[in-house]
Amino acid sequence: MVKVYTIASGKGGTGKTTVTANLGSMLAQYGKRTCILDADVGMANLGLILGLENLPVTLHEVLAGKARVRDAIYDGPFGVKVVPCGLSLQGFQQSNPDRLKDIMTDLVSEFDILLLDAPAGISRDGVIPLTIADGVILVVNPEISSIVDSLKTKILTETVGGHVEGAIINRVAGSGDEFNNAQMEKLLGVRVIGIIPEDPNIRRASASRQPIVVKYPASGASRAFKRISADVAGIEYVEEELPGPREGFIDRLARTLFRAKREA
Ligand SMILES: Nc1ncnc2c1ncn2[C@@H]1O[C@H](COP(=O)(O)OP(=O)(O)OP(=O)(O)O)[C@@H](O)[C@H]1O
Repeated sequence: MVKVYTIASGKGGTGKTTVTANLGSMLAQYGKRTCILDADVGMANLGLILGLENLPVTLHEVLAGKARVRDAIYDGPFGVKVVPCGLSLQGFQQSNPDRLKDIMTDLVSEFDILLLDAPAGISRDGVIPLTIADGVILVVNPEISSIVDSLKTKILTETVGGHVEGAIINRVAGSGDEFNNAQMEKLLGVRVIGIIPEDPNIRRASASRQPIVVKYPASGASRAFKRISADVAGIEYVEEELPGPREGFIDRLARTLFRAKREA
């Protein structure tokens, strides 16, 4: 049975696109037939961070009724399928967000999991993705304005008949180990699915048009994404052994000198 998740937030820039790209890639890596769709039709950038640009057919054409969704599906990392959105203002103006539900119906037989990257805010194109998902996943930053906006999005989701599955807390300072999950769950009134640390490798990976889980798999945020993806996929997560620090020139020289002294 397919599961449709909408990745949402109250205010913009909390990390929805980053979460969609990385969670989608890891779910595919864990063997789930996964498709990620850029439902942020006005400010699309899922395609941008995955190196999928200048495409002949995107969600814009599909929402305008000019193409079928099958023709807008492209290959992403680890076998995840991607339906990106175009960048033009004209494409946005011609899009009809009401068609999104029919598009999802066309995809349900082919996938185990569909992830929708929702726009920020409560405009019409923002509300539809909240209503058509089995579960909304809120991406929240650990700061008061983001928490308050997420609460508003939770209330809005429930008001329009949707269901909030849980929250991912993104951009937590340090390793995230010190973070108080229970307190955040109390504030938001939903389960905290996972915590992603602030990680400069996320920007570096985006600049090279790859998700961090592909470009820097041992980085702190990648390990968090793997844990969260296993949770969403319903499989047990086993922490991988990290390679030790590489031996530097000084270490090698010291070892050679000690050996030479011992043998002398
Ligand atoms: N854990 C993190 N550590 C460091 N930088 C991050 C992290 N998560 C996201 N970012 C950076 O924050 C910026 C916003 O992220 P992203 O585009 O995923 O947010 P968004 O919620 O999709 O934004 P919008 O609402 O504008 O669509 C990007 O530059 C991204 O690289």
